[in-house]
Order: sequence, then C-alpha cells, then structure tokens
Amino acid sequence: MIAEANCPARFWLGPELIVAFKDPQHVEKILASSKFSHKHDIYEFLKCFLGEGLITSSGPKYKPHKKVIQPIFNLNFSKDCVPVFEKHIKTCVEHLDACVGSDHFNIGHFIHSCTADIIGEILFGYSFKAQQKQSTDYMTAFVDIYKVAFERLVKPWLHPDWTFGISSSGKRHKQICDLSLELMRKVMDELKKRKNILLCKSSSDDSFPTPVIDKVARIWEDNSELFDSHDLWFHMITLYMASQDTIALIVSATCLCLGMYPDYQERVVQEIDNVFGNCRAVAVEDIGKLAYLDMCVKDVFRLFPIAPYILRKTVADQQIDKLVLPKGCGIIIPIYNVHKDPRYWTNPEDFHPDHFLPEVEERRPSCTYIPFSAGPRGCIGKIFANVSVKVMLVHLLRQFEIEAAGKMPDVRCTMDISVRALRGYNVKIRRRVAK
Ligand code: HEM
Repeated sequence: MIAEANCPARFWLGPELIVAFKDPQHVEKILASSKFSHKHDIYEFLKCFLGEGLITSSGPKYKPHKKVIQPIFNLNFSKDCVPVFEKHIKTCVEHLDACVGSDHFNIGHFIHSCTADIIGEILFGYSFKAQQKQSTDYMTAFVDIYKVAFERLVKPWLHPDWTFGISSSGKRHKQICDLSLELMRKVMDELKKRKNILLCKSSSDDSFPTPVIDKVARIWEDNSELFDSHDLWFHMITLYMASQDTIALIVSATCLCLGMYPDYQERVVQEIDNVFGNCRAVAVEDIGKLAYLDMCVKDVFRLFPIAPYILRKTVADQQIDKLVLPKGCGIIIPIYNVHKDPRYWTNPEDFHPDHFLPEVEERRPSCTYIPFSAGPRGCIGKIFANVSVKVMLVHLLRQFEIEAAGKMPDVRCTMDISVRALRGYNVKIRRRVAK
C-alpha cells in the first residue's frame, strides 16, 4: 500500500491516525529531531522480552543509558573482536566443507549458528556451541520472538494481553520468555565466576576481548542510581537480539546475491586477493580497502533492510512543513520503500552494486539510504555490524566459490520485523582454487 501511495500518506489503524513519510527531506527532519524520537506503542509488545532496552525504551532512562552503552561499540572494540570472528568462521568453513559438491542447500543455517557462537561469546562470554549442535533452543527462540511480535502487531485481536495469552503465538511467547530467563541465570552465574577469577588473578587475560556484559555490569556498578539488575539483562538481551540475527541475515543475503551474479563475485574475490594475498590474516584496517565488497554489502543492506519500517509517535502536536501532526499520531518511515524509490535508484529491484559508486552516491540526497536509521535513535552497532559482516564474507569467499540460481528480482522476500528470503539462502559451493 505504502509503495504506491503519494507520501505523506494518511491512514487509520483502528482508531489511530498514522502518517507515512518517504520523501528524503521529510525522513531527514523526522530522524534528526528528538521531537520525533518517541517509539510507537507497537514496541510495547516487545517489552516483556526486551524490557526497557534501547530498542524499546523512550522513558527517562533512555538517553543516559544510550550515552554510556553506545561508546562500547567503537572501532577498537570491533578490532578486538576479530579473533573471535575468525575462530568461529573457521569452524563454519569446516562444516561447509561437507557441502562442497552437493546440491543447493540453505547456507543461512550455517551462518546463523556461526553468528550465534560469535555474538554469544562477544556479548556474554558464553559459548552457545550452536555450530556443534547445528542449532540451539535459544537461537530458534530469538528468531521466533520477532515473528511472534510481528504477528501480534498485524492481528489487532491479539493486542489485548488476555487474547494474546491464550493464542498459540502467546504460548510460544511465554516459552521464549522462560528460555530468556533460563539464559539470564546461566549468563549471570558465569559473570559472577569470572569476577571471582579476576579478583584472584593479578592481571586479566588480554588475549581475549572483555565480554560486553562485563563492561555493562561495570557501568551498572559505577552508576547504581541509573541502573539496576533488570536494566543490565534487558540491555544485554536487546543487544543480542539486535546483532545475532541481523548479521547472519546480511551475510547470508550477500552470499545469495554474489552467488546469483558471478561477475560481481569474481570482482570481490580479486579485490580480496589484492588486499590480503593468499593467506594473510584479516586486519580491520584492511577492511576499509575493500571498496567493491563495500558497494556489494551496501546494496544488500538496501534490498534486505533489517528494520523495513520504523514507527514513532508524537507526544505533543508537531509540524512538518505545512502538515500538523496531532499529539498521539503514529509516524511510519517505510525504509523498505525508501530503499526502492525509483526516483533515486536506477535498478531498484535488482542487486546492483554500482548504486554505490562514489559519484552516484554523492548525487543521491541524504536519507534515501538509511539501513541503520539515523539521528538520535540511530543504530549503535553500525561499525560492529559492518566489520563483522565483512570479516565473515572475506573468509567465506576466500574458501568457496558460491553459485545460486536466478537473479535478485526472482527472490521472493518475506517480512516480519526484518526482510528475509522466503525460501532461504540456497546456494551450491565449490572449493576455490587459488589462481
Ligand atoms: C546488521 C546490521 C544492522 C542493521 C542493518 C541495524 C539497523 C538498525 C536500525 C534500522 C535501527 C533503528 C530501529 C528503529 O528505530 O526502530 C537500529 C537500532 C538499534 N540497533 Fe541496529 N542494526 C544492525 C546491527 C546492530 C548491532 C550489531 C547492534 C549491537 C551491537 C545493534 C544495536 C542496535 C540498538 C541498541 C538499536 C536501538 C538504538 C536506539 O533506539 O537508540 N544493531 N538498528
């Protein structure tokens, strides 16, 4: 509906007025201003799981908490994490070796369990061993929570707690919340054990990055007036939800796209060879030299937005140009449609890395491309996501030639909280022969 609508477009969701904006000058005004930074009530549906974590919260704790958590995910942090990425990608490559020469298979499953191991270790210092087991209850549960929340969102009869509670998705929701509590207990026990070990040791083990939970726990201890133990857990589960599935999705979708466009893949591989040679370890500094890989990944972020829609709510009457938005009005920014607006994209439906040639990028108005949103509610994991996605892809593409059937316009996508390939990320792989 929004794709065809002339925006701003007004519609009613039951009794609620919602206005959709997709023109870049409007999008920029909304994203840049804290007047529009209040999350829509729809995010309340995620609160029993994500509490007052950064994605769902708009209350008084939001700003001070973001201020102390955001700096954790700086470039140095991503640099420290490279050995963890490499350790788990090595295991992923070993598992993928078993698929060499076989028919099409969903590479997304392998990448998903790999990112579960990476993110579990980096955030919690906890090993999910997802790759050993091929999956974990946590992994599937945390993907399902988005599906459950989305189902509740689009089915108004599931909005009241009592109808939701007796529905099948409400029951699944309860199971997931119980699993999350179980994980919390395990992770907190590990945190206590680590603290005791550190108290007994004269120095910590510097060869391994400090898990994010330890850093957030330190913030909590230093700011007890601002943080409590619930905040600690809800921030951690939010960070897990925000990173694990998202990184897996983008890496999987890039494999699919490069598999469908062998010429682009060849160009990426040549670039990787030029930068790293045959065997040099991946350093974050080198990632910046991979200009063509960057263009490819950017176009994948465009086609598979992690947040296809952003929803906000006005807490006072507000004006955008001549339009007055009354207090309580919903605002929707359909990133999915913004990213396919034919006024700004020459091949909106296709995988077309040239969309990101420097001279083309320069000409495009700002806020026509917003995969990480922008402004005060922008993503805090942008650098970390970019580094992890590229390190994973460098390793996978060095080892395997990827082949996929069809072209991007043939790929049917489904949308829950994110955009995904409906039939999975089906590819064939061959061992890459060094030239
Ligand atoms: C794969 C890449 C990722 C993409 C495309 C992405 C995209 C986004 C988008 C569009 C938003 C805004 C959502 C909204 O306003 O409703 C957002 C928010 C957020 N993201 Fe990411 N994200 C990614 C990875 C990550 C990672 C790795 C982390 C964790 C380190 C993270 C943490 C967050 C947090 C905490 C917020 C809430 C920020 C706030 O409301 O102030 N994201 N992300």
